[in-house]
Order: sequence, then structure tokens, then C-alpha cells
Amino acid sequence: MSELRIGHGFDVHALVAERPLILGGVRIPFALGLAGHSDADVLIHAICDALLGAAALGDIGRHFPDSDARFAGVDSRILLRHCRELLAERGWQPINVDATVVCQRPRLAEHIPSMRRNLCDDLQLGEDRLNIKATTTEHLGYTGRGEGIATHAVCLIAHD
Ligand SMILES: Nc1ccn([C@@H]2O[C@H](COP(=O)(O)O)[C@@H](O)[C@H]2O)c(=O)n1
Ligand SMILES: C[C@@]1(CO)OP(=O)(O)OP(=O)(O)OC[C@H]1O
Repeated sequence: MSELRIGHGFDVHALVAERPLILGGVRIPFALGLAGHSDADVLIHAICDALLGAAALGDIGRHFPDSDARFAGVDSRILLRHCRELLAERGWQPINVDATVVCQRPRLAEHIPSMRRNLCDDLQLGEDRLNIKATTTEHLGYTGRGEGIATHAVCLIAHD
């Protein structure tokens, strides 16, 4: 049997004015967007960290430092594809990914199928292997007050 590893990722970005809201590579109509050095796609960042964590490759900030001008405003899908390549170079393939976006507003359910298609394309995964969920925190805490959006992600990877 091939070796299996699990990984976990967690990320938070603040909601601010005059930024687009991009989650899973989908631009979502909303008055506020996420602050960050990149496009601040908190869903993709958590998945990158889960993949890197599973392969013991550190975290997104190690591979794509926010002090590096090359990543200013970068499309996080490029970072996700790069993470997949980093794993593939070491013989690791993602098996499945599950993520939960913690977001009081806006409602995300109608955008999840497009996010899922984007991320499955980037990770070369069948759609039955990648799940995205959304939850509010019932108005509690920083996410509940609408100050930011958080994401938890887990993944399983296997060695060739
Ligand atoms: N930003 C969000 C948050 C939640 N949803 C969907 O609503 C359902 C109920 O969420 P609760 O936090 O009240 O449990 C949840 O299952 C999501 O499908 C959403 O679309 N967008
Ligand atoms: C992605 C990077 C790099 O542009 O910038 P941010 O958009 O600020 O995102 P963060 O989740 O803080 O993670 C790592 C960064 O190095």
C-alpha cells in the first residue's frame, strides 16, 4: 500500500473596503473584499497550507513570502498549482480535500460549485474528491461580526 499523509490548513483575512472578494478563484459580488498581499483568497491559502503540511513542506509564507513583490496581487490559483507541483516533484498526489469557509456574509452556497470546479482543475482532482462547505458563526466572534473570513482545510495525500 502506498504511504498516506494528512494535512491541515487554517487562514484568516480581514474584510475591508475597496478590495474584491475572491474565494476559490471566484469573484463574489459584495461590498467588501479580503485584505492581503496576494488576491487574499483565504480558501485557497488554507488548502495550500493543508497540502504543504501533509508533505512536511512548511507553509505558504515560506514558499511565497509576502515580502516578495512577485506575489503582490497574485492569483492564488497560481500558488495552488505550484503547491501541487511541489508535492508531485516529491512523488505526492492529493487524494481528497475538505474545506470549511467561516463567513457570516455574504452567502456562499451558490458560488461553491464554481469554486469546486476551479480547485479540482488546479489540483487535477475529480469533483468527488474535493468538498467545500460554508458556515456562519451565528454572529459570534470576528467572523460573526463580519470583520474577516476564515477557512479550515484538511487533505489526504498519497505517495506514488
Ligand atoms: N456564508 C455562508 C454561510 C453559510 N452558508 C450556508 O448556510 C447553511 C447554514 O449555515 P449555518 O452557519 O447557519 O449553519 C450552511 O450549511 C451553508 O450551506 C452559506 O451559503 N454562506
Ligand atoms: C499569499 C501571501 C503571498 O502573497 O500573501 P497574503 O495574501 O498576505 O496571504 P497569507 O495568507 O498571509 O499568506 C502568505 C503570503 O505569503
